[in-house]
Amino acid sequence: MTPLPSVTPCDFHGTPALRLTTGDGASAVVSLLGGQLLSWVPPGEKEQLFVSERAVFDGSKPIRGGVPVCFPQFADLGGLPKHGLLRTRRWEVSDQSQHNGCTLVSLVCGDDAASRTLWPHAFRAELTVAIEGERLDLELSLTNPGEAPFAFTGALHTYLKVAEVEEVSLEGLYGLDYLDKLKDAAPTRETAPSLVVEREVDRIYYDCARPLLLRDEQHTLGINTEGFSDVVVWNPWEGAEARFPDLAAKDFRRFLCVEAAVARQPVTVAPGEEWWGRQTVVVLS
Ligand SMILES: O=P(O)(O)OC[C@H]1O[C@@H](O)[C@H](O)[C@@H](O)[C@@H]1O
Repeated sequence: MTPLPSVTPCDFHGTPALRLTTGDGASAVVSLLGGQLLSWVPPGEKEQLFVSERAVFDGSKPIRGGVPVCFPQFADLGGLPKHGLLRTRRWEVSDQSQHNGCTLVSLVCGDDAASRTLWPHAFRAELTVAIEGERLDLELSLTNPGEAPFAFTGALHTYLKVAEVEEVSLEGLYGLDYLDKLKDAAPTRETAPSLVVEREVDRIYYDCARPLLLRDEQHTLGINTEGFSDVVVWNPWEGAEARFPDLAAKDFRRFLCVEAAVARQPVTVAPGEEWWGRQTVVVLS
């Protein structure tokens, strides 16, 4: 029987979430905690997102996996908590619809007294998750309803699930300048035709305007971004469980983070203005 497209409330490891389905059998789950996509299964495919079995879902720390939304600070590029303020915040549903084979839901999160004590700005963050056939779109809009400009860095911190991280390759980064966060050094140029993960990787690739291809033995994903200037590639490698207690020992093998990011150059949003960015992931084969 053909499933009906829908957006329905559900419970994901005890956290309130929404389950999206399309008529052709795609599904996704997005958590209200963090506005975080936690599952994406295209029609006839396996789960595409990694979520750690040790992930914590009670809001005491960010959920390890899926697509955390990092704003207004990427990683430790400033004095705010790592990756900003939104990962443990409760988001609200602002829109949902199903039409022409696409199911989407939008979630919003704004400033409050707690956020303003850390970061004295009014903001409205809206994440739209849309699934259609083999395609996932994540759109992030950041509006400044306040009276002073704000500057931000951030990311859609996408944990792509892989069968074995050492056997995947990421193509499309050749020739780009990148900052290797593991070295105290100036940016360098990528000279490898594809990135293969054989050790810890934590890199910010600058000005990445082209599609990337993530290939493993079973399938190929196309990854495209708009609005986000940079791409971050992260895998914590062996021993990660000592630094990240919400990862199990072998989990580093099961994911590669390919993040749509604003990291090199903060973006300024003037009062009344909006910034917008998108990450699209498509199963190509
Ligand atoms: O443990 P967190 O806060 O989710 O961050 C995970 C990683 O996120 C990546 O985006 C950063 O480049 C890494 O430096 C960081 O360690």
